[in-house]
Amino acid sequence: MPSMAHGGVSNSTSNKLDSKVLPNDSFARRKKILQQRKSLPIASVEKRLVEEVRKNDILIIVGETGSGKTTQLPQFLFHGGFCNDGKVIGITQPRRVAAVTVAKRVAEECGVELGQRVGYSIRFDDRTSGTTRIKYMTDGLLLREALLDPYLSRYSVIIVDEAHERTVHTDVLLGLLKKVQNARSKTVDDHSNADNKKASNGRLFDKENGVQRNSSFKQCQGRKFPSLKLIIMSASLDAQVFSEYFGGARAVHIQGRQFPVDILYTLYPEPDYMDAALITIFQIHLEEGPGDILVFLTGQEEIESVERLVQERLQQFPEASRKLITVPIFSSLPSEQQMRVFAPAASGFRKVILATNIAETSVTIPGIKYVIDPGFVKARTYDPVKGMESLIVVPISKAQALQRSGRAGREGPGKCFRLYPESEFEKLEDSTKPEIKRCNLSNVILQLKALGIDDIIGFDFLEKPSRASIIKSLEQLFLLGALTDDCKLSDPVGHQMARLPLDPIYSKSLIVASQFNCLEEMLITVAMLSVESTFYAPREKLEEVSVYGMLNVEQISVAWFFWYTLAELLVLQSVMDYECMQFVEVENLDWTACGMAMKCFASPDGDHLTLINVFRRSEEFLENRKMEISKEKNEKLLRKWCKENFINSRSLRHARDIHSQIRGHVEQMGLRISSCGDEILQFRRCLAASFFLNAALKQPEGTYRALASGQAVQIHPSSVLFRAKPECIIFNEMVQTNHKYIRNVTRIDYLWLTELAPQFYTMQN
Ligand SMILES: Nc1ncnc2c1ncn2[C@@H]1O[C@H](COP(=O)(O)OP(=O)(O)OP(=O)(O)O)[C@@H](O)[C@H]1O
Repeated sequence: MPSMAHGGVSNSTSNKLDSKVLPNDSFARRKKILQQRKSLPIASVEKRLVEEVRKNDILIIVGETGSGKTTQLPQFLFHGGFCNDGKVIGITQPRRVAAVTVAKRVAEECGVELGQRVGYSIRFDDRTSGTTRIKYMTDGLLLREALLDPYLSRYSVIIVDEAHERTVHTDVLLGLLKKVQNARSKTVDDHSNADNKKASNGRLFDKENGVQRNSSFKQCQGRKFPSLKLIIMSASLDAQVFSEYFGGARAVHIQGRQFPVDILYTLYPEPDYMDAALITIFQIHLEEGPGDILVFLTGQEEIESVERLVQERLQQFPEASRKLITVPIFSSLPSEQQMRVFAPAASGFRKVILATNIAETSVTIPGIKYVIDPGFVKARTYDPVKGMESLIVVPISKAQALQRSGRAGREGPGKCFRLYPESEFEKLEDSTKPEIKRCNLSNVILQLKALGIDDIIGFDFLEKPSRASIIKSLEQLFLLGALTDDCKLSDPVGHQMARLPLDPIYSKSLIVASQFNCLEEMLITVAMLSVESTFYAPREKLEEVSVYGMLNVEQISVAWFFWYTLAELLVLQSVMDYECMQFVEVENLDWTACGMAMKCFASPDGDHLTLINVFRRSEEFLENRKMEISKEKNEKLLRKWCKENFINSRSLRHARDIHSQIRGHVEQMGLRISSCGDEILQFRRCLAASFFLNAALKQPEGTYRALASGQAVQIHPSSVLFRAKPECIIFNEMVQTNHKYIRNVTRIDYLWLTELAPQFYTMQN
């Protein structure tokens, strides 16, 4: 059995995925696909559906998971003539992975090359061409398209799929599409009036029927666009809410599902859902028939932890029972690695996919017969009074449970193991609370402003976010310089910020950095801050300690001593149990190695420079080898380097991807990219100028006060400044456990705040 790589799956996993099995055009496969399509519940109502779309400008479609909505409806509409005159059918998905994989499947079903008639477009990856007529994309991408083409003039139909997820992008998109649809029907009306009056020349509408590059709706009037068909779709939708929002729009239900899914519940609540998931994986592996397993967990850390535990437990089985491989999928995993879950396991192996809710909707993962659903998800929450956003683990909704179970039973009968009693299921909320009601709205508002929609409070949201939340976000944007005194997008800063696909505070930091001559450093910082867990935390060791019953959660987080040597740990005896310390002393030389390894990247100025050090050292490492070996070998060497240095190789790789993508954006925008070299002070001043909204001041008792919100916070033990406790700091993240911790911290001078952010600090503090 291979040894486990730090922070990742064992390298041998890829050998057990059969990369040779790719879609091919063989006659038998095409025939099989055709048969599959014919047997889908939606197939029998093709004509009726096309007719409904023809008759109704807005249609709500509710149909069981796997009934064929996402893959088939666009094809029906294509054949129904909705792409005549070169028009496009757009289908939005809340997630990138769904947009990509469904597009691939539909291209295969149509027997065309991906990117021709069928394509997809997601941030930083566009597989469409002039001939694309069925286009899958993320909802966020369509919003960005509307910036360039406010009438979405290329589209004859837009299908908003998985609308039940109520992501912030879906909700804003619905409001926008309503506006676009009205505006387009108005141009048609205008056109017919004009036709009556000016039948002799009709010139008013003859020209410029193409892409309109103006962000104001009013300025588009006088152009001619055919009406836009809008379809809202999901398996678990409260059709009533959507219908009312669209003025009594018609809703149709597609009956029936292709294969049954047995739902099993536990008898009692499970105290530790990760452990319960682990037990269930092995129960299925040992007792159930062939078929792959899909397990829903809440995040990267949990996934990597379960991955390691599965590998460890497998060692206890006889050779013949070890044919189980784990494959992770979460949003910060690079796309190619995400796609590995779709490759079949090698013959005789069972695949266990460990996924976040990224695999919850729309996707079909071939081979999945069993779903394990612990019933939790990591969700955003936002406190508009304090202006703080955080991620917390919460129970899923019934709609999510339904979607999860729907990932089985797509190619044959399936089973879903819910790791909670049926009585608990009954207590779940029917649907997920809309994200727009629990997130910071700065990004959304910036985009709406860029679309020329200035009255945010008056915007026709499906469900209005709270007034306090809108006002707080407007205030933040104003303080960041994105808005003028009269709340319009500022020029050039606001417009530049809206162009960058980042949170406004990060977009602004790049603009500020170009003025401070340290954009090189800020690009790395933003990329590294965009990924979870750069350092590999030996969590299973922490778990072992807690299993021995000697640590509570508080102590575990203290024990998360990236920066402690063994000697220092012993000093911690006052906060940690003595026996536990002995355990640590004997068992955890590794931890000390980990702490020491990480110390070589540590900057006394804080975490931002520490992250830059990690990134640059990895670059240097690769640079030294570039001349010698292939890219593939370089990647392998980099993984080894990461392992030795306790770096999470997946996270680093993702950060490198993001870095090159954002670099491309700022180059396009013409921002000056230069490095401040050894002028660290310059960079710290730039951090203060960028993140002044997240500054904190030390209090006499050693804790901190966040200046913007007034909250009492503490530096997280994983920070390099955990012990140094400088007087004044900026931070990038707040995590709530027993305490409010701040992470990614750098020391600054308090006086810089009044000098560099007078718009906030002279007013408030
Ligand atoms: N990549 C794929 N490989 C194999 N079969 C697939 C694939 N994609 C779709 N299918 C088949 O097509 C069926 C319909 O999928 P589709 O995504 O259109 O359903 P849906 O009604 O949109 O489901 P959901 O509401 O879960 O998104 C699946 O149940 C499966 O049998």
